[in-house]
Amino acid sequence: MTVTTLGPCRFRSPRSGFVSEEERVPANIIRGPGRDDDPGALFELAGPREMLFFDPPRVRAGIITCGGLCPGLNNVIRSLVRELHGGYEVREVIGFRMGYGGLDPRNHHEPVVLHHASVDDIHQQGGTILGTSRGPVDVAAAVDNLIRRKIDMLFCIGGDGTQRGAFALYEACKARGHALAVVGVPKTIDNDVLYVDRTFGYLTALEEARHVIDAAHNEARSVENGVAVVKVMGRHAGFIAAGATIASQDVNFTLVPEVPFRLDGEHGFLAAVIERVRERGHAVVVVAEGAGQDLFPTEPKATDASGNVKLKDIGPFLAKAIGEAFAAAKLPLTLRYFDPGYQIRSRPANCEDAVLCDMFARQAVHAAMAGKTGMVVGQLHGTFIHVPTSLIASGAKQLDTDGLFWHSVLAANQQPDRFG
Ligand SMILES: Nc1ncnc2c1ncn2[C@@H]1O[C@H](COP(=O)(O)OP(=O)(O)OP(=O)(O)O)[C@@H](O)[C@H]1O
Ligand SMILES: O=P(O)(O)OC[C@H]1O[C@](O)(CO)[C@@H](O)[C@@H]1O
Ligand SMILES: [Mg+2]
Repeated sequence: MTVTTLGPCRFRSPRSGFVSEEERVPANIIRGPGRDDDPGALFELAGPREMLFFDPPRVRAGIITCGGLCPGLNNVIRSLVRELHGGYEVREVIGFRMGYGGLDPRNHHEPVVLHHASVDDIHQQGGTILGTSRGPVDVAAAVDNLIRRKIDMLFCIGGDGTQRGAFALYEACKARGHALAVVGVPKTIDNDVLYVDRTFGYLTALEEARHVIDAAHNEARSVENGVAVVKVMGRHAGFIAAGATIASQDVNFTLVPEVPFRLDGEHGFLAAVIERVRERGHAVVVVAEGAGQDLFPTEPKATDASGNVKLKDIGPFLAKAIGEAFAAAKLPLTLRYFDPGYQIRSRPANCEDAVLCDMFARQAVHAAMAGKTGMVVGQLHGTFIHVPTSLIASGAKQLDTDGLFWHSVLAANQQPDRFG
């Protein structure tokens, strides 16, 4: 599985510790009885190349952040700038402002020149110093701008939408005969990117979610019949809800998009909450924002500026349903509702995410210098790889409900496999 390269590599790299173009990382590594020996896709190994497509001192690089916030965005920006300037001594690094909208000069978001010193302490801040946005961009205008500014490589830090946008830019540049290396750094606290073991920001999100769950637990168990509902992010995947449940060990119910559930009936979710409160006096519920969407009436779905379906708000819906169920059962209830989504994703990266951000960013620079394009830096089995953007954008990762991780959730919260 080779990614596209802009052309022959004629320039010697100033870096060291080179990896070979022939080294590959298999998608499947488990062998044994009942296992297929097929290694699956073989990905290029990420890392510095001895020969480069670009002549470093002539390079102009661009960086952009798009989509929602995620802990570690500034760490990635910083390490990109430091690797480009410090590792390769490139000519110029430009930060495009306010997401893809900033590529179109008509939007008047003047780009900033990023120096070694100007990114000095940005990794200590949450958010993104470049700004971000959702919504379409005029690709032709964006490419005109990139060509006019003589940008050789563009680092696109963002989720699935950003990588699809990056691919559109790459294809448009190719059609215009402009050799642009478009390299993606996958971002999302949801951890739902294919061919990426763990996206940066995810562990910080777990840490923050766990603090909120601690508070929720304290609130619930300090009153009579206390029920705390905590809604966390996770549009299509329940990795944050599941991971925070395992980390906390104080959650009693974990609802995720991958496992549909029924509210009513003898084996429904509401009966289980009532039973738990009758027995133990309190309950903590963690719900991913994408869970239970089938419980809402189907109507024309609204979308955000980028075309993402706007989810129905499952948190207050559940809280209301719990309130009604307790009233019908004539049980007193003290309900506490927590929605810490933006509080979580705007935090600075924790230590493990900071390490991951640095690693992703530096591999992205090595790839771009070697002229790799239309690709995203991925990570499988702890090893950094090059993944064609088309593959990353072809789907999303979800919890394996037969896997160890989800089984640990069920072991920690003791909830049944299914409600209803
Ligand atoms: N198919 C596409 N072609 C071109 N641009 C796209 C495409 N899909 C999304 N984009 C653009 O990519 C940018 C980011 O997309 P989006 O808002 O969906 O966030 P994301 O990168 O998926 O991150 P998040 O995980 O926060 O949702 C937006 O400006 C959007 O218009
Ligand atoms: O930034 P917005 O538009 O509120 O979108 C929130 C979404 O962004 C994410 O944080 C992904 O970046 C999702 O978890 C969440 O559904
Ligand atoms: Mg997305």
